Formats: sequence, structure tokens, C-alpha cells
Amino acid sequence: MSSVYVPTAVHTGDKLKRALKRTLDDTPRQNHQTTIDGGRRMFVFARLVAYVHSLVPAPLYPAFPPMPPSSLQLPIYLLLSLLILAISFIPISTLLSRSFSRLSQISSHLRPAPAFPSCTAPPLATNRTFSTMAYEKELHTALLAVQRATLLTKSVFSSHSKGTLSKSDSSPVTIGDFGAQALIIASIKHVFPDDEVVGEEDADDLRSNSSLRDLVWDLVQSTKLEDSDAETAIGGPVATVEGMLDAIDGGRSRGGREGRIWALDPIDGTKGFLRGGQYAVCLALMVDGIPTVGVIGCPNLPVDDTAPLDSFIGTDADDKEGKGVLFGAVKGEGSTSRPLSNGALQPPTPIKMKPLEDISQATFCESVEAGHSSHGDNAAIASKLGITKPSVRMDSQAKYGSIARGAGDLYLRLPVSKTYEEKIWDHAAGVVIVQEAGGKVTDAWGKPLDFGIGRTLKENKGVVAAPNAIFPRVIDVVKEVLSAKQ
Ligand SMILES: Nc1ncnc2c1ncn2[C@@H]1O[C@H](COP(=O)(O)O)[C@@H](OP(=O)(O)O)[C@H]1O
Ligand SMILES: [Mg+2]
Repeated sequence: MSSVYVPTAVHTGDKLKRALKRTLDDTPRQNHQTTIDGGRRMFVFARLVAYVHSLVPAPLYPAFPPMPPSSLQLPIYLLLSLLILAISFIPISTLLSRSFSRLSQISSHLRPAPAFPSCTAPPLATNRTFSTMAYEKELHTALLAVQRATLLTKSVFSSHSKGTLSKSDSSPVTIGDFGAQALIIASIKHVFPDDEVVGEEDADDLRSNSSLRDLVWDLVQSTKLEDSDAETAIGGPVATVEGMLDAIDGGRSRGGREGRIWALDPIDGTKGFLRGGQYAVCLALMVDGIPTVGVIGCPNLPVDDTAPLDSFIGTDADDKEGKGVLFGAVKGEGSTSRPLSNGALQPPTPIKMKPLEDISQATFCESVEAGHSSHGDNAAIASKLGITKPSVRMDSQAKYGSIARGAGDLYLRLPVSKTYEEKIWDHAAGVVIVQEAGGKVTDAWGKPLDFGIGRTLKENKGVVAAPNAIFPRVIDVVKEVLSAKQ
């Protein structure tokens, strides 16, 4: 009767051996062999247990695992079992540890590989909240910081005196740029003290010009979110003038391919800002050189995404209702937009690029400034694509936000100058928002934008953004037009 257990145990050992062989087929040979040896020893162990069982009269242990009788066979059973266990302990533990390491190898292969250009997985973020969405704390902080900074820029936008200076590259900078950079970097440093920031501005002019510094300090001191929880979440007010200058200078990072680096454009489209047109406050977190979180505040875009793209262009009517949009995106988590507010964040709405079956029906966006993007080349591309609608000219990364929510379709930025290097803060946030809304962004030759080589995109020329489905056709035509000029 006891032999009933023998085939069962042998069968179990055999099954285990076959299962191991099958599942570990792609294990490197050496590990494979050792694991099979482990399986063999387990098989022997099973047979020995079965043998010991056979020494015990079957009727005395009807259930499995059997309990031995209290006769002479009991000590024999115990002794043999102990001996077998001791012999088997080493191979079993080896087998288990190999199986666990194999499992962790498999799970590490399942981790998604990051996109160009890094081949390493993003490191675990410091200060990161472990919630259902990756980079939730980073996104929340960036949304609030940008929203607060837009309050400051709006107050400068509606004032006649904007404290404008000309920078060394003769581009304009205003007290709004300095104030917004101070507020945003102070928020980032409060929540993520170890992170670096590549910011467009520095505090040199303010350190040498006390009246300008006082103007900026007044702005920074008087700007706060109306919701106290929101204000506290990003560190509250900047405490001192020196703290403000240090915050602005906190944007001097040289950038790079490693770690967490924020890219900040406190007022993108400064010329639009001065003209009363579109402008944007833009912030992105790059992890190992890859734009991962993107936030763009556009105080002059219509909240209604079906409104004509140029609804508020060329007006400086700050009192117009229904304007002010805050875009946000996290890599792999989608893009959203919400109305800008003066206090807590408004609820978000997911956004997607417009599905476009017929390219000729596309609306394309380009810079207002002909010195920033070649209007002639953009027009030649549009014409080759069969596009008949006129371009929508718009300053700033509001272009990225507009195509991401389907209010436009393409963004063409064909280079004017052979030597100009696009700045990472002019594109990082927009790239995440467009990608997460179903689009692709490359340079004009179809090369991925490389944000990991410093403060500029020096390996790239121009920028093209389009919905994934039509991107190949668009970039072919862009290359055709560029090649014809060579
Ligand atoms: N020659 C040039 N080619 C391309 N971009 C340029 C440029 N000169 C300046 N820019 C950048 O163009 C940005 C504005 O882009 P757009 O034309 O899309 O509004 C400017 O940002 P700022 O306004 O923050 O200085 C500036 O960084
Ligand atoms: Mg800019």
C-alpha cells in the first residue's frame, strides 16, 4: 500500500525537473547545468522520502504528509529524514537562490528602456512621492511654480513699464523674466534641493543695478498664490533680496546627460510679451538628458481649445475673459491642460493631437519673428505638403501647447542662421507635452533633439513637430527642402 506514494513522489520529481528544463531554456549554459543538477538532487530527495515512507505501514498514515507510527520505525524515519534533509539543504538553497536571481534578471529585462539618447534607466528620484503616477510630485511642484510665476508676468504684461534691458546677444529681458526665474527656482530648490537648474537668466545685471533690483524685488515680494496650501507647497515667499538673487543664479547649471536637471525659460517669447502677443512660462525636468516632465503656462491663450488659434494674438487686453492655459505632461503619463488660476490648480483635462487624415488640411504654426525661423522655408514645405491654409504665427512655446491640444497640427522651425544653437529651455517642456499628446519632435533633419549635451541643442538644427501618424511624410518633405538649399 505504501508504494502508492512512490510513483507520486517520483512523478513530482520528474515533473519539477522537466518544468525547470523548459523554463530555463535560455539560461546561460553554466547556470542551466547547475540548476538542472539542483533539480536532480531534489528528485533524489523525493525518492528517498518516498522510500522512508515505504518503511511505515500505510494504514497508519492515511493522509499526506503522513505521520509515522510510534513503533521502532519512528526513530529510523526521523534519523533518515534528518540525514536526507541535511544532504539536500545545500542543493535546494542553491536552486532557490538561482531561481530568484533568474526571476530578478527576467524582471530587469522587462523594465522599459528609456528613449534616445541615454541607455540607462532613470534613477529613482530623490524626494519622489511613491504614488500611482510617476513624477507626480515633480509635476505638481512645476505646475504650481509656473502658475505663481505667471501671476508675476501678468502684472508686468499689463504695466507700461516692463523694465526692459538688452542682453549681450541683443535679445530683450524684462523685470518679468528675472522675477519669474527667481520665484520658480526658489520653489524647485525648496522642494528638490539637490536638483540642478538650467535657467535662461542670471542675476549679474541686478547685482550691478540697484534700481532694477528693487523693481524685481517688489514684484517677487508681492506675488503669491491666493491658496495658502498651494503657496506653502512651493515654499512660500522668497525671504530676502539676497535669496532672490541667489535663486536667479541657481539657474547657472551647465546641463548634461546625468541626473535631474530642470530647464527653465521664465518668459519665452519675450518679444511677443513686449508686443502684447503670446508668451509662455516654461519649465521641464530632464532625467539623464531626457525631458521627462513638462509644464507651460500660457497666460494669453484661449481656454477654449476650439477658439481660433490667433484669438488673443496681437492684443494686450489683459481684461479679456477666458484666457490663460496651463499645460502639463509626464513622460509615459499623457498630457493635460487646465485653466490658469490665481490660487490652487484647476482640474486637468487630457489633451491629444488632432487625428489628421489629410495633410493638406493641416494648420501649421511658426514663429512671429522671421529671424527665429525661416518663413520662406516653412512656406515651401507647407506648399509641398499641399497645405493651403496660411500659417499661424505665434511667439513662444505656446505653439507646442497649441498643436498638442489639437488647435493646430504642425510646428515648423526651419533654421535661419547656420550658427545659431537652439536653447534647451526653448523646447524641453514643449517636447514632453507634444510627445505625450501623440506627436513626435525632431530637428529639421529628423534627428532626435539631444538635451544632454549642455545648455544648447548644439547637435541639432531647427525643429519639426507633428502628429505621429503624419510625421514621416512631413519630415521627408522638410529634408527635401533643406537638401535643395545645400
Ligand atoms: N536666431 C535665432 N534662431 C532661433 N531662435 C532664436 C534666435 N534668436 C533667438 N531665438 C530664440 O527664440 C525664442 C523665441 O522663440 P519664438 O520665435 O518661437 O517665440 C527666444 O526665446 P526668448 O524669447 O525666451 O528669448 C530665443 O531664445
Ligand atoms: Mg525662450
